[in-house]
Amino acid sequence: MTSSVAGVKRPFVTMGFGFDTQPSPQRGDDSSSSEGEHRASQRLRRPSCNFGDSSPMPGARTLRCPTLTPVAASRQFDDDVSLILTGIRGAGKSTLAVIASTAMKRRVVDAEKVFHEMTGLSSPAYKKTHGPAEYRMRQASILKDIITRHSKNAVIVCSWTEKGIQAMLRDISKVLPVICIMRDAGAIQQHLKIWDESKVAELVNASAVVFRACTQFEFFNVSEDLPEAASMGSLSNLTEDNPGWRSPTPYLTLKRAERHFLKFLSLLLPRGAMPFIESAFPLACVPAEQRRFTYAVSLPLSTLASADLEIEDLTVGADAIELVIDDIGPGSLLQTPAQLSTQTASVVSRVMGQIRRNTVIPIIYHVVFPDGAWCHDALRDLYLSYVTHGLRLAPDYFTVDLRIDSATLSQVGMLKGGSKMIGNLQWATDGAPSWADPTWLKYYRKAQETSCDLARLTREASDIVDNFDISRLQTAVDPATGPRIPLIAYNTGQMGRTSACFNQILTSVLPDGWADNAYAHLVPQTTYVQPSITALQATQALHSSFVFDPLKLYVFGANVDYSLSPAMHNAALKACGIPHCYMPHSTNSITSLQEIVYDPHFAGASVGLPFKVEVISLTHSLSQHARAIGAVNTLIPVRRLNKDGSIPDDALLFNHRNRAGPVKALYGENTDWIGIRACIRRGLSPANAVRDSSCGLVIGSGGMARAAVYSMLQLGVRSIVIYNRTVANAEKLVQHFTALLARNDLPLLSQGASTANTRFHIMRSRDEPWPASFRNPTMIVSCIPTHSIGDSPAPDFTVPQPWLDSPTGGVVVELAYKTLTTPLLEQVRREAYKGWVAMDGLDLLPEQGFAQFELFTGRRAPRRLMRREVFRSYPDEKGQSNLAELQPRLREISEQEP
Ligand SMILES: O=C1C[C@@](O)(C(=O)O)C[C@@H](O)[C@@H]1O
Repeated sequence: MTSSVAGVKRPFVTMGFGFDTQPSPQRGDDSSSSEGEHRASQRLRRPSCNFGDSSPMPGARTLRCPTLTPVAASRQFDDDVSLILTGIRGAGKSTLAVIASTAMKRRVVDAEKVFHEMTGLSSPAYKKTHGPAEYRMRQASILKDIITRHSKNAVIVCSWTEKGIQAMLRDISKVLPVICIMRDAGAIQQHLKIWDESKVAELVNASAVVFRACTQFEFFNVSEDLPEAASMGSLSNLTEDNPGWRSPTPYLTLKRAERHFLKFLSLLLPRGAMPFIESAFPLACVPAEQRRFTYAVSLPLSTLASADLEIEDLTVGADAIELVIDDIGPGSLLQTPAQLSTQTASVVSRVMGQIRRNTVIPIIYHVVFPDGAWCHDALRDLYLSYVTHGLRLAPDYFTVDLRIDSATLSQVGMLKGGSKMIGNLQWATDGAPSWADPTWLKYYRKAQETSCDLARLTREASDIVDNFDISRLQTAVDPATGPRIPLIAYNTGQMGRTSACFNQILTSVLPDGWADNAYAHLVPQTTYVQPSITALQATQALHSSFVFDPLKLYVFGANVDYSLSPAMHNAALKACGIPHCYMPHSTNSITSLQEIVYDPHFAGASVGLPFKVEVISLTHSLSQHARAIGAVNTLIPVRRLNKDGSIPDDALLFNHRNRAGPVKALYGENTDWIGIRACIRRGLSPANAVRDSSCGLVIGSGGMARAAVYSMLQLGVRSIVIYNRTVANAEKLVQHFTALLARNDLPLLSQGASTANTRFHIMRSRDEPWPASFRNPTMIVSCIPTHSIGDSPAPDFTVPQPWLDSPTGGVVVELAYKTLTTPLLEQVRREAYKGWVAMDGLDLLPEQGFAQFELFTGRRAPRRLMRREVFRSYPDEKGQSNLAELQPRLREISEQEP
């Protein structure tokens, strides 16, 4: 089978540890297993290295390799490799296939449709007519043919459950990603219209067993709980007479599923294989282990599985979420056999799906293996089955216990694919050796040698001095041989809090507030070592111990007294425990800024109108994006230059945040385009997902219009129409981008745009008919003033009605927020019933501010909190808070940029 799959390179046989349906194979009992599989299974049965034997660790008996079921499965793929989606009916395979095919520009091949085309019958009808044997043969030959012909650039959907097909999928998973799509029983029940709940649960369970046995990945398709406003606002409720204040959310309900699934796929496929999902956020581009003082908020499975928690609110100040699988304990031995049950595996998959759907920060999958449990082979095997189940879910990071023998660790390492492996040793019992003891260095080396990407060593502090001893391990690790992997090391427990605060990489922290007793009921009393600090406390500790300094931030502009940026950024700073202060600074000339930007306490500034282009003269270096756009809205002080005098790259820039000192240079960035792109994406329904034929309209030709054109190019839009009252300025804007495209000089996050495939058109007047060779626009960004400036009155701008003729509607973004009732926004709201979505300056301000916050502080922006603050501080005409009216909007924002 494998060899019949054309054109797929780099097949590599790795090991999987079956836990579900497959009995442990005896040698030679599977006639179909390949030579590679056989050798691999032999390797797994070899006695382990005896590292554990000599170690004084708890449970230090030889942790020999368990009896593992080898399933050959590839985890390294080419960019264009086809995906196979399988799973029970109603799980959402077809919808997800369309989402993936649109985003990746691939074809969807539905096996059942092909069957129908080739035989003239549906598969059940064929079975009835020709009998089961003939039916099975036909299915198998059709699937084989599909895989042979579509091994590249396709999304293949196959729901067939015949044994032969399952065996075939298992084989195919050696070279192609085969993904099992799971869903909650309620959604399946609705789809299949079976009213007996226990029957559905049984069916879901049984199908999980079957599909897990033949796939190497698993995606839990979380059902959406629409907010009240959205669920009530069905499309039929929205009419011309009743357009609603906001646009119809039902158009957008698939948005989160879209981001969730594309994010999942991006973790399976090589970097860059998923066009337009690449993050533009500065911190997302630098892994947490390369930054200083990063935190992983620790959330136990037992809590998440039972409580309905707002994930986004729990992660304020965190760089990652650590899903702690706290299931294994002495009670696990009561189950016979001690193995991960299908139901528990499904709970893990569901919780992982819910986390990923609600956050964009990386996920660490951590299975706790309690110390005492090492005495039991069955529990150790259970531990491994939890780990390998986690790998099916493609976590960003996962931990493996370093007490496992090296051979098994290396085997797990072969399964890791794109997930980063953290070699973990948590010494939770009394009598842990001191940090100076060579044991720790040995375990660090073991992590290095077994292809771990990081090592995490923690021990319970028994004395306050333990906190200071860690430097000994750090010093010992530095000259260690082999590739230097990042080391996470600190003491746990109340007495270890100092070292937890000063650990630099991915310290496990409690969610904010959970350190108080009021939340004790949410924290399980299990064997898992609960973190003893929150991210807020850790950041405050860094400031109160003078590692960091309180600094000053600004928004500069001609008149920024009304700006909501100070309220938004100050709220975020406070929530993260950063004592900086963000202030408005209105001025008529940028020369007056010199003194401020060279103040040793300057931490950065947002730049408003009219200085976005002029301010470039103050900078020494620009980001690629700011250079391409030719405008800057963010200034960052640089305090340390490279030896050659150049500006350090992003990772180093972040590591030098939050400290006062002489400013040596200024770096300019543009985050307006990130905000505009986010608003377009948030408002664009999957029906309007960007295709080669999609068209965007930009109104205006200034710095913001350039950012708008740039964000459209980053989204893959190939046809862009410009409308500006002064045609000569529109021409200049088009010349600017045409020249960049010709020089191949656009820092596009995804490949593709060129002069050959990108077209611009300038509308010379509103009366001009829409150009015949351009589709009607589905995204419109208006970058002209909405209020009077000096003596010029606000242009009462609306678009000619035919420009809104797109049959699937679209999104209109208006950049300003001084008033939210502009003629254009009102016009678009009246068109809501046709699928038009209006985004205003209150949507844009936080979206461009998130990236700024990251640049200013080196910390992830608390996004929901910043959005809430913008709505909270927006005054209505009488200067009063408008929160009550704006609150529903906040609830509806569930989509986040990657
Ligand atoms: O254009 C704007 C608005 C802004 O200047 C403000 O007034 O808050 C802040 C800037 O970052 C942004 O680019």
